Amino acid sequence: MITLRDVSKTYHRKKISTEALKKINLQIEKGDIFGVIGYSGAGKSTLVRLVNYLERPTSGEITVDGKHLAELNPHNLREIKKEIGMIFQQFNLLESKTIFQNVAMPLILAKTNKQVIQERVTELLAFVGLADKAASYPSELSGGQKQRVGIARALASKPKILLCDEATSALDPQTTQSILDLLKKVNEEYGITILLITHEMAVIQQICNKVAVMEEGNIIEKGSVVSVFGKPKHPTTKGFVQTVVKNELPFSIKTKLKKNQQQKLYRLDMIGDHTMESIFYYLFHTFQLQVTVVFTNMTEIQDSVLAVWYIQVEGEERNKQQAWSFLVENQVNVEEITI
Ligand SMILES: Nc1ncnc2c1ncn2[C@@H]1O[C@H](COP(=O)(O)OP(=O)(O)OP(=O)(O)O)[C@@H](O)[C@H]1O
Repeated sequence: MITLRDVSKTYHRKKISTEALKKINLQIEKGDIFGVIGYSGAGKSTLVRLVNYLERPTSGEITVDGKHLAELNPHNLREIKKEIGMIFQQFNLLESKTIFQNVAMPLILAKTNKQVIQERVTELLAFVGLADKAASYPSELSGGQKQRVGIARALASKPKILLCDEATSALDPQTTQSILDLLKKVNEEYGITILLITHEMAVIQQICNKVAVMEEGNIIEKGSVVSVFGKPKHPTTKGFVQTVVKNELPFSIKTKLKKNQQQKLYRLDMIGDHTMESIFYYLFHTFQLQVTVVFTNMTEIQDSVLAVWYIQVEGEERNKQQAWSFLVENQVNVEEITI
């Protein structure tokens, strides 16, 4: 649905050049909720502005719905832009217009028939749960309600893609959750592909199926949310993942273990539906190993569970080696940990 090939963007200001994007390659498929995460200055907003063609790349190629943006004439560019809706951190509503008029604005600008506008806006306000706010003004709404209006307005011209630029960053956690639920509904019920940028991994965890991590204009890691959360490779990705997946050994437990270091410590990592009981059953009955669980954590990502166990094991060394091979064969990663 959206493809970026070797896309670079360099800004020149007062003899200073900033390489905001450096040969970015990205493929966003139809139906994805694709999250781009990175710290401030990583290049996320630049990426979104290029996809929306508010700015042009310095080099490289962007295609949206199979069309090369650089090759489109102004008319076709306007047409493709209608396929892209956008919502913003600060909502960008017109304060002097009612909620109905705000949502209707893209349709009024496109000179849509009044009856069609009436029906479409009424349907959208009901969809975002604001049917009773049509005559209100933005100043009478909460942040979460304003973002709902932003979403309804973005959907007015029936886009195929929705770009979300830090759409929940100004909202409290509970409101964030309700807006993310609404975005998921937009994706599922209207089949709209979503490209979302954020600096919060919890947002990616809750609704995205794919993620790209950006740093200093580069994409340093990308993949399915489950694989990136389960096996982050780059230190920056690990830092982001640790904000939601609490799989590191807590400090207090480390301190206790340091004082009593007779036994080796092992970390077991797994993604999926293994249950603790079955694994410990095998370790005990098949390999005659006595297991003490020191710490465990489970995190739900989409429909999967990431699980980590820190264990100490008593038994024959030979049996341990056989047990670890058995676990690895069953997609359980085993690592000896030094504290
Ligand atoms: N119009 C511009 N002129 C000059 N430099 C710019 C411009 N827009 C962005 N930059 C620079 O490009 C780099 C990437 O900025 P960008 O806004 O894309 O990052 P970001 O990841 O979205 O960060 P934030 O979350 O803080 O917005 C930064 O160094 C920024 O200063």
